[in-house]
Amino acid sequence: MQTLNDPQLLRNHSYINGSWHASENQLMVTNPATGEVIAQVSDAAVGEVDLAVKAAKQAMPLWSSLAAAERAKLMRKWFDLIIEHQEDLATILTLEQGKPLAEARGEITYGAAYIEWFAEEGKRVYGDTIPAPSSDKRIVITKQAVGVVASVTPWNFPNAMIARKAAAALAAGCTFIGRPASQTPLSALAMAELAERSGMPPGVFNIIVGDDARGIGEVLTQHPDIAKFTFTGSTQVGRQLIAQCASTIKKVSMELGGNAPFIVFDDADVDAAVQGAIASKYRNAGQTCVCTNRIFVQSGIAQVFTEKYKQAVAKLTLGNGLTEGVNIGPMISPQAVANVHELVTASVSLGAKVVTGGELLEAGSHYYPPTVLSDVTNDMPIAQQEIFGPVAPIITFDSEEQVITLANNTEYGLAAYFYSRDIGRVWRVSEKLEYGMVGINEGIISNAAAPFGGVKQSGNGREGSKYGLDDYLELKYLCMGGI
Ligand SMILES: NC(=O)C1=CN([C@@H]2O[C@H](COP(=O)(O)OP(=O)(O)OC[C@H]3O[C@@H](n4cnc5c(N)ncnc54)[C@H](OP(=O)(O)O)[C@@H]3O)[C@@H](O)[C@H]2O)C=CC1
Ligand SMILES: O=C(O)[C@H](O)CS(=O)(=O)O
Repeated sequence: MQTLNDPQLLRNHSYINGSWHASENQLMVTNPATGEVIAQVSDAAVGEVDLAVKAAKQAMPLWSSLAAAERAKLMRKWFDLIIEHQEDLATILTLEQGKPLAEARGEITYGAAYIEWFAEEGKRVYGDTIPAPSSDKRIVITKQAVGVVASVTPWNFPNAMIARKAAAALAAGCTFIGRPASQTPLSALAMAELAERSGMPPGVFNIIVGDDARGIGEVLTQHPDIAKFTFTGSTQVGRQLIAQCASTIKKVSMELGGNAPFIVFDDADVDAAVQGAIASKYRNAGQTCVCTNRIFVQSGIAQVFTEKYKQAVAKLTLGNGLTEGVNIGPMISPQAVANVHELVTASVSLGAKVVTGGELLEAGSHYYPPTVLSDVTNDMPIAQQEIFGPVAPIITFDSEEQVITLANNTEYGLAAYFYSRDIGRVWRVSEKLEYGMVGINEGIISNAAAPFGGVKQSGNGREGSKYGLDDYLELKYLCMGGI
């Protein structure tokens, strides 16, 4: 393991009720860049999940009754500790997930920004008074914490996805149980170590690590003492988890898959569009739900855009994320590489052309070269499926109406992007794109101040922004009579 300034951040047991909980079995955490085992972590059995639920339930009265300003002080301390230990947290993240260190540093800052944001938002949970229908009554609306929150998060942002959920939950007065992806538990456990150092009371923030995703998920989605379930991951798994939550009518929020169009109109600044598309496509080796998944270029500028884009891709460096200057790290697994390559070869067999990349490196490699395909059509597998890898399909189009129809022709509705300098077009296209988030002349749109989330099969609910607390609060209507 890379030398850490604070080796205490490397934890290897679940964090439950303010203590480190060893389990009988272990799971291995490997470095996707090298395949080496970097840690052995307690593998909690399904039966141990109940310990976390009990702890979170017991901590609810204390935590939810604290003044929001008191919760904010502890969250601010947690934020300060995360920023203080950013370099170690980024190193741990790159070692277990693979992204370049510069991106990992960015993820730590991004995740911490949600903690800072919601520490303040928690102090602005306003209620309402409503004029009563009769003079002998008064109507007051208050907002209270929903209760114990359970979360399941993916491997691609092992810090920020937990921070984005836990920050809103804690600020609202809820207690939190996080179950990170089994490939990347170390970042979550390091967050727990710093939560403990911040003075967070036992049971308020719990992290349960276990390889039995399905079994643990069944407890978290069906336990009567869990009021809310929040998930980030694939649409396929999200559907199943929503169904599992039905038995106890939990509040549910889902951040699921995407198929982002990136549209370049002929009135765009082509150089800006190239940079925006590079940033949006190859971030985290293309393994984010908001990565550009299809690049639509208007026919008049298709050749110049494709040439400029190819030149920009040629400047990207593939390698171990710990190596300074590397822009694209390994993918999470050889299977992920195989899945992406299958989409490429299937689309090439249907007429797509490889502009650059598109070849498998050595057998079993976690690496896939940044790839560009041209002559792609919207019905090809590479355009219809979420790539979740460093492949950019370029599709040409003629008219605005045509590209909006093509862009919307997907079950997903998370993020979309387009470049145009025509103000009328900006309004028309923004309103017609069926997506929860739209980048206009911008390829990177995620930040704590904005409501992150999708429509259609990309999920429901919003994370971040002033809207992000709503999912963790219940409205209470007080009707006072006999006035
Ligand atoms: N909208 C968004 O913000 C995001 C969406 N995604 C989407 O997720 C996909 C890729 O991420 P990936 O991690 O493979 O997605 P998965 O949906 O396979 O996994 C996400 C998380 O769910 C867990 N999980 C898997 N199956 C179950 C189950 N039956 N019950 C309970 N938990 C389960 C996984 O555990 P384990 O890994 O241990 O098996 C992991 O922690 C892509 O479609 C991507 O778009 C990813 C990140 C963000
Ligand atoms: O998991 C993801 O893909 C994230 O939601 C993308 S982002 O919020 O980091 O942009």
